[in-house]
Amino acid sequence: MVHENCGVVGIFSLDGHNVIPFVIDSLRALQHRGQEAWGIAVPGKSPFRRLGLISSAAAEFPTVVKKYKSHAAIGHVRYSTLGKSTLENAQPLKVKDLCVAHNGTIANVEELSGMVGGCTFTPQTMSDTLVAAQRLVMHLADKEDMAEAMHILKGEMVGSFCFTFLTDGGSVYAARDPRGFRPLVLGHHRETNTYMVASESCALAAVGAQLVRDVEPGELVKMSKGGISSQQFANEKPHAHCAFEYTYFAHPSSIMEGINIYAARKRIGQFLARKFPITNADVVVPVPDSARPAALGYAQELGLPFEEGLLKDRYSRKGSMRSFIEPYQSDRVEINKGIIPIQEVVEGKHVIVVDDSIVRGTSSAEIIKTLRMVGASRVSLVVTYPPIRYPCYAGIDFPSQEELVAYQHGVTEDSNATIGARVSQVIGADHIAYNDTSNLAKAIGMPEEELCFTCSTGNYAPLGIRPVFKSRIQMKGE
Ligand SMILES: O=P(O)(O)OC[C@H]1O[C@H](OP(=O)(O)OP(=O)(O)O)[C@H](O)[C@@H]1O
Ligand SMILES: NC(=O)CC[C@H](N)C(=O)O
Ligand code: SF4
Ligand SMILES: [Mg+2]
Repeated sequence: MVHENCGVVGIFSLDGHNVIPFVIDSLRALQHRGQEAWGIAVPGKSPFRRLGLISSAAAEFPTVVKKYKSHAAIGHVRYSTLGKSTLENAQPLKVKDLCVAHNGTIANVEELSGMVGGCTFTPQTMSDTLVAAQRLVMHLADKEDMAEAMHILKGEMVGSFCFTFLTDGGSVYAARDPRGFRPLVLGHHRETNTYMVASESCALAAVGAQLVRDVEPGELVKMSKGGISSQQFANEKPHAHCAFEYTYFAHPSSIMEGINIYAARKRIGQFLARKFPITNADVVVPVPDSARPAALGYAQELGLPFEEGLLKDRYSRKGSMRSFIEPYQSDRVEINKGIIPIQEVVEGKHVIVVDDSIVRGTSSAEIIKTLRMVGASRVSLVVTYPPIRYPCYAGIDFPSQEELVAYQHGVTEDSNATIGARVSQVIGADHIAYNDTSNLAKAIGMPEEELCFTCSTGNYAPLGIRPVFKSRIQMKGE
């Protein structure tokens, strides 16, 4: 499906402990945010970077822990949005004496590259992160102050960012964009007096650190020998927290803006059951894995049986991975083909399938085919995210309209019911019930105006642009 979000961490131990084991464990806890590449940076060295899952490099961990021993480090798991999925584009990147890890997308990267002497961005040769890092280093050479440099840089960029930075001098910084599109939290590990920032609180929990708070939109946090300090480099309202994090991207155990993701997803299912009560069905089945809490909430609210009628194939090469964040369609299809139905649960039944999103439609088309093959008599699809009809330029990898199934079959219609009827023909469902933005915001527990819903509404005000949409090949070079 669409690719989205990387994961970042930044760690500093005030008591001088080697933080590399923490970096590895926290990145593993963020693996759901990026499966393509990962890396670690410590002061004074070239970053360590590898392609693939962190677990694939387990044999190297003991050497990495010794060789990169440091009380200050940053780390990254990558889900590519701009720039090919190559080792060269893996992060952290190093420009002069600054290492950078980035979650987000700099949508005006071509324009920004024009401000960096001798740099012409093409998705084949570099990532948006590299261009932003080069521009930041230019501002730092001029201003010598990170908050001032970030203030100028954010004014030049369109898009989203949660950055972690590491200087060769040994300071760790974290910066979150002023709208707060992507998540970022601050934590503390008492026993080792270690501060850390991470994309999600599940990364803190993985190393036994406590969640202190969210990093504020527009905030710059500095961790160094002198302790921890914070400055606002920008203030913008309203915030635009990505609603897609709450339905799909984030880990269920994480807490974002004070909201636990599992509880939010269950509530989303309950609210959907009140909006679309399909009471004549026999069973509610989640699309594994991210829709499971929502399906449970839906079933409980209506008193319908909840069953695991579809299982991800944990034992095949790619079976347990996320399909949407894979960079290539063939891998997305392979992962979804690996979803195994339990015939006894669905045969001869009217099945309500709950999923969190239909983006390209890869997943739902495969799953409905599978359910029909094992004898489901009727398939109603309940979707926790509203129809996605507009490209995301803020960190999720659907940069063109052409790849969005709801655009291809309904962009001129403004009613979710009409789009549902059209998309159900394409993916082979008997019925699709799509959520709407207001119901979703209420279930998440946040004011609608504080959430980003651009990919559903086409309102690009949070990014301050009126884009002219381009094709995927123009955007990504692929
Ligand atoms: O319409 P599509 O383009 O197929 O994208 C949407 C699907 O992809 C995601 O699942 P994914 O396989 O990434 O993993 P998960 O649910 O196991 O986290 C999401 O939960 C939907 O099922
Ligand atoms: N998903 C992300 O946040 C990606 C970060 C950056 N845009 C890259 O492609 O490497
Ligand atoms: S456009 Fe959609 S996917 Fe992108 S940040 Fe906004 S809500 Fe998230
Ligand atoms: Mg899924």
